[in-house]
Amino acid sequence: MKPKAVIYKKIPESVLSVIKESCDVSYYENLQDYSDPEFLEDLKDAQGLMGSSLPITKELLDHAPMLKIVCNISVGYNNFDIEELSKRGIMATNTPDVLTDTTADLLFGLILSAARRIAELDSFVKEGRWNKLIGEDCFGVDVHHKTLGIIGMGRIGSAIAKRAHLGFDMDILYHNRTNNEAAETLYRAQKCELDELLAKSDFVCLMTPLSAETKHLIGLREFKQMKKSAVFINGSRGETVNEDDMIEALSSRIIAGAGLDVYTQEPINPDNRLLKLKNIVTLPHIGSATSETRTKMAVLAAKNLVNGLTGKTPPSIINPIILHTR
Ligand SMILES: NC(=O)C1=CN([C@@H]2O[C@H](COP(=O)(O)OP(=O)(O)OC[C@H]3O[C@@H](n4cnc5c(N)ncnc54)[C@H](OP(=O)(O)O)[C@@H]3O)[C@@H](O)[C@H]2O)C=CC1
Ligand SMILES: O=CC(=O)O
Repeated sequence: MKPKAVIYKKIPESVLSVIKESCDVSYYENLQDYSDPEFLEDLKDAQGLMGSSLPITKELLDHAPMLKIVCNISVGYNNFDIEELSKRGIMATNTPDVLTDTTADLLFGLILSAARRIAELDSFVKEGRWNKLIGEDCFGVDVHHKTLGIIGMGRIGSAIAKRAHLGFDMDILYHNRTNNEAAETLYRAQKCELDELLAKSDFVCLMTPLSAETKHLIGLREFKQMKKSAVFINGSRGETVNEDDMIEALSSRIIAGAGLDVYTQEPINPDNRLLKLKNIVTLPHIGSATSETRTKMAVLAAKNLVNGLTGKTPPSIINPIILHTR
């Protein structure tokens, strides 16, 4: 008998077919309500679970006593209770690397858009407000030859540094807990304490995972340390920033602007005060959202799932200790 897998996110047909060769699949293309009784019933004999965003909590795991593996179709896995998964001997996997360049492209797009006011001035033209030669009211600030501070110089942070150094002649500062020697050699990135990075950077880009340590890493104290002209970019998770403090920093011009792909609540409430601010560029969490990359992520997640359910090692396991204890 094939193992049963529950998939709760839309994936390409071709990837679904590959999974079906090894597993019996219950497929929810667009699961909105995780307390859906049919979904919870399905979990009872599921051995594999694959999708994204769903908080994998102790309560959810109690509905899935047969589970062997949970596969996130994303690199960030702050939605997983890893300790609980490991305690129960359940493998957890994510999708690193395949989305790195795509996400870095988007983050660089946010930097450019915030600095050169691309989104705002697109509306200016489309709304018929361009009725004389442009003046200072349409000026932005340069990106090239400025200083970019990257908090979280990992895979994506390094790919942003590559674009900044090779394409835009920027100076790179970074803050990590450990050294990133490759970034230091390849992009002349200099490691520094968070306070120094904040004080010296023209653009501050946050790219750490969300963890107990990084929750509200950036708040009013940190915004006050940034230059008045600084542009803050968040591509990590909304909760790495204190959103109320960010609204205050932007509305009282403690910093000049921001480019955001992630928010404390997603989708963001349309009444959120952030959306009333003129000096921000907002995107709906689309870092990895290209057809090519989303397909690669689904392929990798499927490989994790099938390997995990057929006794092979999943290529991107987060809690490898499980492999030795099962
Ligand atoms: N907006 C979007 O659509 C996307 C968002 N993401 C987000 O980006 C995150 C990063 O992805 P990726 O680059 O692949 O991950 P990596 O693990 O490669 O990089 C994370 C970096 O953060 C650093 N870091 C971790 N904790 C801290 C801390 N407490 N203080 C300072 N630095 C820290 C790590 O270095 P060290 O361990 O030395 O501290 C590491 O360099 C994901 O977890 C996800 O949340 C990812 C993809 C798309
Ligand atoms: O936010 C996306 C991810 O892959 O993590």
